[in-house]
Amino acid sequence: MNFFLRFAGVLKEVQHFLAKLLVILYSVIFITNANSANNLPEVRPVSPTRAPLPAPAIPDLPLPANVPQFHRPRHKHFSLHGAPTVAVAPAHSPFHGPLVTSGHPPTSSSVSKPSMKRSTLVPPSAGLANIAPAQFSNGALPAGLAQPPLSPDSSGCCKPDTVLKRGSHGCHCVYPIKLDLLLLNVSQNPNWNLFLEELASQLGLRVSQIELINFYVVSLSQLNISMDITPHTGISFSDWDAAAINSSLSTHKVHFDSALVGDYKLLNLTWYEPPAPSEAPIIGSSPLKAPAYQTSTSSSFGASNKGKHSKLILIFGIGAGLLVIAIISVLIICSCALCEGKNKASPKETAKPRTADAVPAAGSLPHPTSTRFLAYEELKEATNNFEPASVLGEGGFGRVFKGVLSDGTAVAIKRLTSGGQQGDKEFLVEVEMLSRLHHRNLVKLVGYYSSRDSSQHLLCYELVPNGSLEAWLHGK
Ligand SMILES: Nc1ncnc2c1ncn2[C@@H]1O[C@H](COP(=O)(O)OP(=O)(O)OP(=O)(O)O)[C@@H](O)[C@H]1O
Repeated sequence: MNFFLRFAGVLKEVQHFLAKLLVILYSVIFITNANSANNLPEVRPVSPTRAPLPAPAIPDLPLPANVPQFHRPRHKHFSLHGAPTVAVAPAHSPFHGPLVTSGHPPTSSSVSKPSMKRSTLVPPSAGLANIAPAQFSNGALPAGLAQPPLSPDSSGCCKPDTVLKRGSHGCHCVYPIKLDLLLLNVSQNPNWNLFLEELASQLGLRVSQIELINFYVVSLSQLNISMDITPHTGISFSDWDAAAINSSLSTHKVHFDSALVGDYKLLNLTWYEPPAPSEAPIIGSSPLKAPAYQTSTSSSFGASNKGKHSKLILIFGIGAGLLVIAIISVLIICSCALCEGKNKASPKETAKPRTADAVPAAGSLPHPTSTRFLAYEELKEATNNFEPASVLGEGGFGRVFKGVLSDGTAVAIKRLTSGGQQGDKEFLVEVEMLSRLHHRNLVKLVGYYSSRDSSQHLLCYELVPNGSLEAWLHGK
């Protein structure tokens, strides 16, 4: 019974273990899927996802004023507000115009060289009149509004998605973070160098890392500016750095001197990074024909799918391995429990001879452990070889002899007549019973002798002196 209870306990533990294993497995699958879906670091505390404004579709508007976005074109597109986004990687030279965040692919005009020629762009829809660009050309800037210092055009030596690193020698191209900000309440004659310094210092960057590549006049005091932020070291920003910049801007941790800019809105943030090592571009190589954007994207998605598959295979492999380990553990635990049960059952079996059912078929009978087993020779000696002179009386089962054991104990030895195999059994039961009974009015059993071979069964009691009660009452 105990064994089965223990076995049930083991099964319960195994069940718990398997349940935990499944939970862990599901967690791993969930986390991996989540990571592959986002591929972003944890730093996104107050993401624009919580922006109350919905993301409208803005046809042909280069820089929609109310749609902050955070793209990661080389990987899964990531939109913090969940709005449908389009990869906005410039399909041509990285010094092309501002990024387009609508559902339309970049048009030829939108990827034109940064300049005030942007006045040729299509005006925004009527629904966006509040941010409708004033369509200023270079020569039609509002009076007194200073033009931001745009970076000069590069030679176009860089591959798509990369920009020339400022201050570098030769054609040193890096993967930038492209940033579009809507500046509000811009002062009439802002010190753009100071603006860049403030922006850089609050984003933890150097001024040399930020390049203004385009601006777009929205109204007298509002400017859309596009800038490239290049990594100080390496060829691209890490997940952490990109998320930190995005977080700082989207949560308005960056504050400008009100004498320069009153406020700002993060319109778009696109983070570029190199493709997988197998398809890594050779930075600084001679200009090659830029591949079509779609091709680039689809290949990166192919790699992403491949990575996903390998992750899934890895997860299932780990799961299967854990399952096998769990099954083996269960088997080991069960076999151990069985062994333990058998070992514990053995002593019980050895104790069985105390009961009537446990009498062996041949040889000497097992001795009850509750009383002494006396040697036949000793009993024989004690009764002087069972001489008739030592007979005390005779009962229903045989004669009773008076004797003295080797240790001097006076005893009455009852010699039973043989009762066959059944008699052996009954005798042993009797011995077991008698040896356990203790009362002042009961004669104490000193020991016994039993042999199936010789069919000898003897009980040895302590001697009650002075003869029998019957003799005293009725005389001999
Ligand atoms: N421990 C003893 N000390 C002294 N005499 C004993 C003792 N046991 C038995 N006797 C004597 O042996 C006689 C026979 O005893 P035994 O127990 O064999 O038979 P019983 O009790 O008389 O009858 P039954 O066999 O039906 O039980 C008794 O009458 C008694 O005189």
